[in-house]
Amino acid sequence: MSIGITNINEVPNELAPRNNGMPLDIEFIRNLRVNRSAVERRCVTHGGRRTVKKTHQAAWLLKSISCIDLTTLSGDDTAARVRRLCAKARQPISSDMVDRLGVKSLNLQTGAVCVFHEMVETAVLALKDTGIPVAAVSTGFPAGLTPHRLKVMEIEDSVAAGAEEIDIVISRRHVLSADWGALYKEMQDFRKACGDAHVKAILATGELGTLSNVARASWVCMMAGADFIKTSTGKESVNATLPVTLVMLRAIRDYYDQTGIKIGYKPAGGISKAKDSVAYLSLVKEELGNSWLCPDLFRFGASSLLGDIERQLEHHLTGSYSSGNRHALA
Ligand SMILES: O=C[C@H](O)COP(=O)(O)O
Repeated sequence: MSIGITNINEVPNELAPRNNGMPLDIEFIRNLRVNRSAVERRCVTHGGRRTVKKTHQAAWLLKSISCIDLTTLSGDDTAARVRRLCAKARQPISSDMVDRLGVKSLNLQTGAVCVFHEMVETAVLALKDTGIPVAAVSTGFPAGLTPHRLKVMEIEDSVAAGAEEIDIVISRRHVLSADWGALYKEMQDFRKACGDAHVKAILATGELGTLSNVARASWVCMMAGADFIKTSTGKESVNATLPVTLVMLRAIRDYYDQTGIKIGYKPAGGISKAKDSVAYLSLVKEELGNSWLCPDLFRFGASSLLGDIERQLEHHLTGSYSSGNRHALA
């Protein structure tokens, strides 16, 4: 059976220019406002309206897999666990399932593997010759309360160890005290320390108080050169949500309208159901269009999403669900 997808690994944006940022416009940032009830109304019906079935559902789920930053960020991480995760990133679903879906030619892989600095070298070695980048969380992840000088050094160390993507956490206090200049400078320093590595700015939206602050922090980070904006560390009490996603996607859309530069988006934290991944992808499609639905511009930060996607694909093929532990990760 073929489910008729040919563009999972297509990279239409690979020649697109990188975001070099722009001068900080503090008046513009101060004047940004988000109407929370309008955002919530737009999101509340989104999942229900966008139910996809059968081969279309399988196609969206394969797209989801190709956009996962397969993540382990635990205090008890070991090299063995990271190597298992990397093996999963190289071959996210069984070869039998690949054959039955008729998608061998896609060379399905996850978007990246995301780990703490101490695990970067292990992951880089395990992913050698696959083209799968290693992302390192950095800058005192998750709270971001280590000294700035050490944050910059941490980025430089992870880049030297082979990380091609750096997921930095912003200082939430700069947002909560409306110190936009400090946030802009911090982000500029992080971007500079990354060099050629792409930088994802984690806003920790669950700690920013308001959706207006989410919009303001998104804009300041983009103005300072972020390649991606990311919702959460996965360690806040509230992580990725659809309303926060809508606000961040609209900031990305407006930044693109002003600059012609496409910023990537990464919802992260608590996304563990295949159905939820489709809701996020379809919101991106509606707000930004198909060109954003590729690993260059969209990622899920997720540690357990892949297992549920495998279960749903198995259901698609066999009509029955396997138990969750058959698709355990790490
Ligand atoms: O950036 C990725 C997140 O830490 C993953 O969160 P999760 O474990 O809730 O999927």
